[in-house]
Amino acid sequence: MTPVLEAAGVRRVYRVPGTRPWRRRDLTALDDVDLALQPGRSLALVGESGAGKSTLLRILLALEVPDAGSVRFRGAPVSPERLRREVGVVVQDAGSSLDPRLQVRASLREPLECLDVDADHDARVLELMAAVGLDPETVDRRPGAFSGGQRQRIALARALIANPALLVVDEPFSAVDPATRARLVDLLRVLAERSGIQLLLVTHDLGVADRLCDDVVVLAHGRVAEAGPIAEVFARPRSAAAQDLLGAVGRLPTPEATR
Ligand SMILES: Nc1ncnc2c1ncn2[C@@H]1O[C@H](COP(=O)(O)OP(=O)(O)OP(=O)(O)O)[C@@H](O)[C@H]1O
Repeated sequence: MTPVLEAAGVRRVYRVPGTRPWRRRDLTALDDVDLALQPGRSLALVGESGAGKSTLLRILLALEVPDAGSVRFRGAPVSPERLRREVGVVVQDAGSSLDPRLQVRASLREPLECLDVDADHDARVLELMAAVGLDPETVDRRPGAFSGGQRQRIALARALIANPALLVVDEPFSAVDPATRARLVDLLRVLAERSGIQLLLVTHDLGVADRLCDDVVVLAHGRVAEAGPIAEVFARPRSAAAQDLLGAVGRLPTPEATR
């Protein structure tokens, strides 16, 4: 089966300042990275800070061009235009990046208008407010009138509103407290299951990855250290990188522990 999203041999090198301004050096952020998001499966991209997760994500989303290798979406070269309709994105701390001047209704309508989605836009906005557990009566408030967790819900609703096939979530909910995070993770899982949407999740949080994804790619120093079904990798990590990550969290939090 053709993967939904596939990276092959991706390499990215940045030119960075050295110890002296004139001593610039090359920093290999990604080297020969392969990744495949298979149809019907959700994928977590994990790795310690600096492993290359955000760089890979930017390349997967066609926001940055690799120095070598390729990215394909449903078998064809990736481009922002191709992704716009089919991919929803929740960036890190998305709740804070909502336009503070826009009422939630306008914020949620925006993707529908930009993509010219053929639907009753106001009805869809209210449907998504309810789906993410927000009171539809609050739709004419501005982001400042919501809590951090509620703003994350608005950001999630915005990413889902045009009914994407794939939801890309970068460090979701890192800015909210553990109890709110656990509720948002549950919400994301329910929404993904209900709508059949696939997730590509970038996270440090292995507990979140474990609860939301089927497969995992462990990045370390810009390379794939290990990849496979998440249950297998977490039960029997073969690479030092996966062992270190799992060791760092001790044991994965159980759903009860995070509630
Ligand atoms: N625009 C850039 N210019 C120079 N170096 C960069 C740039 N973007 C990333 N890097 C470097 O590439 C490496 C990988 O960074 P990246 O942000 O992809 O890691 P990450 O796994 O997402 O880390 P984190 O979890 O802390 O966000 C790091 O060494 C980083 O300093």
